[in-house]
Amino acid sequence: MTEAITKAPVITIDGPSGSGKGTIAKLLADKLGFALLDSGALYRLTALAALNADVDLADEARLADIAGNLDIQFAVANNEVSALLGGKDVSRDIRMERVSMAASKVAAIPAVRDALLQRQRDFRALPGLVADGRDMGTTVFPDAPVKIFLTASAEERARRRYDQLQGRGVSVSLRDLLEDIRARDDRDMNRAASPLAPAEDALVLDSTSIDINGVLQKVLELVHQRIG
Ligand SMILES: Nc1ncnc2c1ncn2[C@@H]1O[C@H](COP(=O)(O)OP(=O)(O)O)[C@@H](O)[C@H]1O
Ligand SMILES: Nc1ccn([C@H]2C[C@H](O)[C@@H](COP(=O)(O)OP(=O)(O)O)O2)c(=O)n1
Repeated sequence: MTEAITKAPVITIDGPSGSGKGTIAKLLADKLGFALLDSGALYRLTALAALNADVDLADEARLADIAGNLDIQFAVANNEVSALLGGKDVSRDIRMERVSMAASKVAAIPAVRDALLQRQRDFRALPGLVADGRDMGTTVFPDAPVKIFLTASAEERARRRYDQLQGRGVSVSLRDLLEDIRARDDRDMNRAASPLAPAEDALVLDSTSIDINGVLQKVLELVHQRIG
């Protein structure tokens, strides 16, 4: 890796499901002309590949092997990023609730996390990277100059996810979504390997009652302070 690439600035956005990480990361990357890493998509693609191959979600060695050998690509068209697995567009499939739940399970396996670590770091390139996930600021890019930890109440996050799924024509119950969110929060925060937690030097932003533009402005303030 060249010196210049090593120094490309990274903005990390971590937080629980539905806190707005993906939305803010995309707006920020567009505004700054930075590359974008949706690290959750890597865990989701690992989970989908495992489900497709009928792999037991307790078989850690096979899951790590799948994570280490994922045949994936990210393609950008009409300002939307699609995820391809084995050449097939699976952008919708990886957002299904059963894949979300499986992703949270495979993400708790240290060997899976290790297998995906370098792939995530390889996204770092000039002029900079916006990386969203759970451990971007703590484990993957600990030297990032800007770290945000975005949160919101579980009820608000479930409501946002409900509206998002309704908008896509997917019918779900708000109560089930809230239960799923709580189960995933619990697993993501309490696992031993890179648990969901703010980095010591992260700005913690509670977006429960701040709209998307309000959050973006706060994040941009910090970006301008730290990296100009
Ligand atoms: N501050 C906010 N206020 C209201 N809705 C929001 C806010 N941030 C995000 N959303 C909406 O909530 C949903 C989930 O956001 P998303 O960015 O996918 O969250 P995450 O990536 O953290 O899971 C999206 O429909 C998004 O438009
Ligand atoms: N850096 C990351 C990113 C995601 N994960 C795990 C935790 C989540 O339950 C799944 C899916 O993450 P994703 O960010 O796509 O999920 P949400 O959009 O926030 O619902 O992967 C992780 O452990 N570490």
